[in-house]
Amino acid sequence: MATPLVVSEVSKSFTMHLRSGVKLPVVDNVNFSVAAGECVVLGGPSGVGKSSILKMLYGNYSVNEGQILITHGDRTVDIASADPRMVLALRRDVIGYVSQFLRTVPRVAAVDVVAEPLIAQRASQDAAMTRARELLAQLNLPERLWSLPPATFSGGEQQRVNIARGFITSHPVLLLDEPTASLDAANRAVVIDLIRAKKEAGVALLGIFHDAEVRAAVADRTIDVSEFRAVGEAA
Ligand SMILES: Nc1ncnc2c1ncn2[C@@H]1O[C@H](COP(=O)(O)OP(=O)(O)OP(=O)(O)O)[C@@H](O)[C@H]1O
Repeated sequence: MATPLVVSEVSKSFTMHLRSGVKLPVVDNVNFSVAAGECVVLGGPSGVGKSSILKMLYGNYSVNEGQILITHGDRTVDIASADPRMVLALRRDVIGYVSQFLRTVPRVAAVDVVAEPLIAQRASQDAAMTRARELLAQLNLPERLWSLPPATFSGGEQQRVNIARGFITSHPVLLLDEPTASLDAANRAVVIDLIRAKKEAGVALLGIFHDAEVRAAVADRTIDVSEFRAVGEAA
């Protein structure tokens, strides 16, 4: 079976266009891969580039050099050079992402926010809604909130909607950017169970977890992103 995610010789710097084009090098020569059923954690000090790596992998940030190879059915696609339509197809079918904060859409009920990625994969409305309710119940979101838009929910409630939305599909690659940051101990334990179930299902997981307990419970391996620290002068 092909490795679901291979990152090869990736470099990234930000160009500050409003600061006379000053370049801020972030990471250089990033190399790693994530196997099916493995949970790899990105570690290292604040500002070293952990979130930037996840954002490049999801196609949110451009890549200056290198390749990010994703297995898509019987093909391998380089998301670093893929066109926007391919990036959207990869997000629908292959690569999921739980961001730190939920991006709320006005007037859309929490249960619909959660069901949406499954419906985008052409699951039936009924099956998607049933699975969305199961996940919201597992994550202890009070049932009275399910039909309300999450914009006014607490930070932890919004994050649980976000997690349910990220975990509802069977994406072969799942990126997690501090999914437990706003959760209490009981809900952190639920997320650990959800991550373990994904590993058993053969999903390749890559995450950032500041909570040492969660990290210890799910990580097969930690990559210290300081290894890829870019050295360079601001130009
Ligand atoms: N969109 C952006 N434009 C300019 N600089 C950015 C941008 N995103 C990130 N950076 C810079 O890149 C560096 C790495 O940031 P990043 O958020 O990837 O670090 P991190 O390791 O995830 O940090 P933390 O653990 O604090 O979340 C930082 O110096 C940050 O200021």
